[in-house]
Amino acid sequence: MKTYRIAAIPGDGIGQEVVPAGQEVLEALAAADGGFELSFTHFGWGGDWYRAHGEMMPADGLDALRGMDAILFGSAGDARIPDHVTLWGLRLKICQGFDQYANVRPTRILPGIDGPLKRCRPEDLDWVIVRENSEGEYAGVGGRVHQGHPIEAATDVSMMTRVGVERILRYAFRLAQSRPRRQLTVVTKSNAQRHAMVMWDECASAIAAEFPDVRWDKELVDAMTARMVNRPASIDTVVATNLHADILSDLAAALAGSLGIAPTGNIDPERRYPSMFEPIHGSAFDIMGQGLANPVGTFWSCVMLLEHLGETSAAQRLMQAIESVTATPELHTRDLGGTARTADVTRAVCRQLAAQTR
Ligand SMILES: NC(=O)C1=CN([C@@H]2O[C@H](COP(=O)(O)OP(=O)(O)OC[C@H]3O[C@@H](n4cnc5c(N)ncnc54)[C@H](O)[C@@H]3O)[C@@H](O)[C@H]2O)C=CC1
Ligand SMILES: CC(=O)C(=O)O
Ligand SMILES: [K+]
Ligand SMILES: [Mn+2]
Repeated sequence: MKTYRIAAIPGDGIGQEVVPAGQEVLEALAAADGGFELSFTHFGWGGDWYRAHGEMMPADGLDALRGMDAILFGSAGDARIPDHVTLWGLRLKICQGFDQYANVRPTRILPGIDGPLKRCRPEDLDWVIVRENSEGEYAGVGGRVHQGHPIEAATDVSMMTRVGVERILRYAFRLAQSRPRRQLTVVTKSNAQRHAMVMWDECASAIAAEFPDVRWDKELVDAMTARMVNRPASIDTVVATNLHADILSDLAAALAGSLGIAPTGNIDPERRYPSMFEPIHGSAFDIMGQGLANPVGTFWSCVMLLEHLGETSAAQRLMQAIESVTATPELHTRDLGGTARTADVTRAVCRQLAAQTR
């Protein structure tokens, strides 16, 4: 029987609550399925590791992950350590180290969820946002001089390479092509940013020619926020820069009901390295340690993990179990207006998985 090696990296904050929940659900699924086994390795990296060792993960930590089939991640972010230290020391170290250049963020209004848009029916909002995940505004290029002096200067240089832009556009066109509506919106800001964003637009036109069966359009990022709210049904697949898609995807999650529901995959499409799956949210300092975190974003990320491994039917079964649980208002956590706790939702999904096979 096939055994998949999964690295579990809960990280910080509610990551330490939702990743164990995700592992529990995946183990229940593997037990119910019987067709594959999962072998988890736990990595206690993050803020506590930083306090003990002076770094978020070991310098050679990527070597320990290299042989894994996939990574299940929680969050990097500790209230007592600067956010840029935690993010760069853990999540971005893995994303960049493994060149996981495609960040894929599906959004739907799941059954039973009451979205905040009064004119948006569930069938109107079914999007996948593809975020460039290796360069752009988060390339890490820049510097800071004369700190604390009046002449202090600082830059974060957005770096776009043709290779980086073309590969993410091609990935997004291919993904759009695989979806029923075969429709892609390319988001930029090529009116105000007149160099790299213009290159994006030019690359998009060129790559579109490779996908004659995909309908595509362009939208400036500011207008895109309004379109997401006012005309959600006009959107299907979206591709945008690292920063733009980071912001648009939190908006998308909120429009679909909660940040706690939304999943993501940090994908290496060429499969040179393990890909990493995580909820899109962060450490949620305001609710951490209280058992209030919604684990659905992590469970949905587990669905993406299974799809990536090629376990399509197991992925479908898990998604069905998640949807039957979201359809039950008593099983909504506080972010959805309910009173259920992380453990209640986890138990319900596990029960549902066990019931499916009977
Ligand atoms: N991928 C990662 O590792 C990410 C890390 N972060 C880090 O997390 C820390 C906190 O960041 P914030 O900007 O506050 O974003 P956040 O996503 O942690 O929280 C924003 C709001 O959403 C709520 N929320 C998030 N996930 C939830 C869930 N599963 N269930 C219920 N409510 C949920 C929180 O309670 C909070 O009110 C920072 O250190 C940040 O850098 C933030 C986003 C992603
Ligand atoms: C860091 C962050 O906000 C994200 O990965 O979405
Ligand atoms: K996360
Ligand atoms: Mn984000």
